[in-house]
Amino acid sequence: MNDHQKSLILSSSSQFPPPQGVKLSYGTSGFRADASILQSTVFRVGILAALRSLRTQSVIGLMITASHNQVSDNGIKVGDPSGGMLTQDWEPFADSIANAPTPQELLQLVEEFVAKEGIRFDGSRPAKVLLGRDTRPSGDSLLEAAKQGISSIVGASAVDMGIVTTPQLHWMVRAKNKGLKAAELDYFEQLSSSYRCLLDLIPNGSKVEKAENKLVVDGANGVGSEKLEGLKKSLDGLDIEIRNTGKEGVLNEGVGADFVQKEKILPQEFGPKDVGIRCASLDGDADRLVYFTLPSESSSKIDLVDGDKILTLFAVFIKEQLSILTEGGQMVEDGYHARLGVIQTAYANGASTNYLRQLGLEIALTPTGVKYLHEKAAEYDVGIYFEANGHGTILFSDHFLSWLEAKNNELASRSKGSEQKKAALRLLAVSKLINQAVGDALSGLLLVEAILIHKGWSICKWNGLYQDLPSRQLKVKVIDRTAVVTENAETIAVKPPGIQEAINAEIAKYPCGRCFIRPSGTEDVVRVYAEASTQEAADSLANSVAKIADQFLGSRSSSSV
Ligand SMILES: CC(=O)N[C@H]1[C@@H](OP(=O)(O)O)O[C@H](CO)[C@@H](O)[C@@H]1O
Ligand SMILES: [Mg+2]
Repeated sequence: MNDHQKSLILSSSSQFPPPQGVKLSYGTSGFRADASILQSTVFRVGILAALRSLRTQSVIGLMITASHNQVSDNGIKVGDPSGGMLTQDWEPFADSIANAPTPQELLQLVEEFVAKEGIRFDGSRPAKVLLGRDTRPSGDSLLEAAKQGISSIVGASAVDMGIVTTPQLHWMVRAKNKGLKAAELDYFEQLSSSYRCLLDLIPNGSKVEKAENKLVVDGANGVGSEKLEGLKKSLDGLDIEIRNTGKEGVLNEGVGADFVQKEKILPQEFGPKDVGIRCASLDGDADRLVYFTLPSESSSKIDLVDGDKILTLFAVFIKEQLSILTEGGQMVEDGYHARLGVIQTAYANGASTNYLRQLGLEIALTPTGVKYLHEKAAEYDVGIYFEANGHGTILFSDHFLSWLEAKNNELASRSKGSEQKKAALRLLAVSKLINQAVGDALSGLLLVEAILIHKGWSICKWNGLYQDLPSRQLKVKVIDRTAVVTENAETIAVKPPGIQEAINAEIAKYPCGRCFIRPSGTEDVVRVYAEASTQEAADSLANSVAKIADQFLGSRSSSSV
């Protein structure tokens, strides 16, 4: 680093003093806090993004969003060249620069890190960062802070992609680095053409009538509703009504995927008139998707169709297509067997895991957080991952896609291959429709819709694939949540000593009981999750384990999620 570069960092960072007395952490999904204290953090993450671009010699993404949090919060996360999350190796650097108290200390940390990573400032390929933000009012000024951070690195450029969904920005970064067209219209075009392709491949046209037509979407008063409008324009015949578009209501307030999944009641603007209608909710930055339906006019309690059910629907469809392609699972001539895996976390409802196991699927469990699920899914030819809260996608390996293309060409020359050819074309269309960078509510929604039409299923038929086990989540405010250390994908607490034995003794009292605790990565709480054969039993198990957490960790109070 030359003197000019050093003085540029010193002078620009002096305009962004860090907040006093706050310790920020990159967390499960980037930095998140009240927007009023984030200027300095966003500025510094701008520097990090430019350095990451130099290190990888690729385009990097920066998204300003706090997802499903309240509107006064905001946050920032980095998208790596593949379109995925920032590599975990760089998170400690993100933490240390966010908390450096002075420009001098910040510069020192940057210099040390640049030396350690061997980052070169020779100007051969200057840094390039794509910026996106959600609809929060604080987004504009934080965007300016990010731009200042990026331009503190000599030669670096920031490209403002405007207000976009988080998955759109990740998609754009991925497309840019692959040398593909990466504008918003290209995103819409890829999603709509692959959706149409799936509909064209529906085996029996008459089935289309069997699924109810109308879909009503709760846009969480966020960016997803505007983008879904954009997508609708390129899709004739998709009957979608969008509510909670943000023109009146408040972002995430009584609306959106997080609210619907946690509260299991209707969001704002939905009511008795919606009985039996297929409904979906997006979250504030449109990377989560859940479906729901209202079974009766007399209550606002919904039947939730969560991320586990979306995963199950996708798994059933993909498995079916793979089976057609490989002639009922028999070994095909070229001897290639695609490895299909489904990835869940401990929050997946036990009934979903049982159902997937009965289908003969390989199931892997990872800790909470998309960065872990995504990494695991990438180990398979086709890896389907979902968190129960509706964040997930399907990853296709390059090797599998090349094999599919070859298979497709080979089948084109054989008349008997028509069913197989359709299966190959469907899988290729899914790989283009479903976001390969990160979970995406809009592409997920189109895939759900296409599969329901393909199978002629109503939302009730889909929801009836299996019955969720009653569950309960609680938050416990303890003195130090980091005192809880877990293993086995967070299903066992190994610290503090003795706590797991106490939890096990409680679980043993309940038929079909399952329960675990873990420290949250986004809030200062320990989370308790319990499942049992009745709702009363699940509630009681969760409450008993919350008390155990209090006893072992020192309580600040507990609340239902
Ligand atoms: C139980 C739960 O829903 N946890 C959420 C929540 O993480 P915690 O580490 O549990 O706070 O936020 C994460 C980021 O959005 C999301 O990936 C995760 O699924
Ligand atoms: Mg989100």
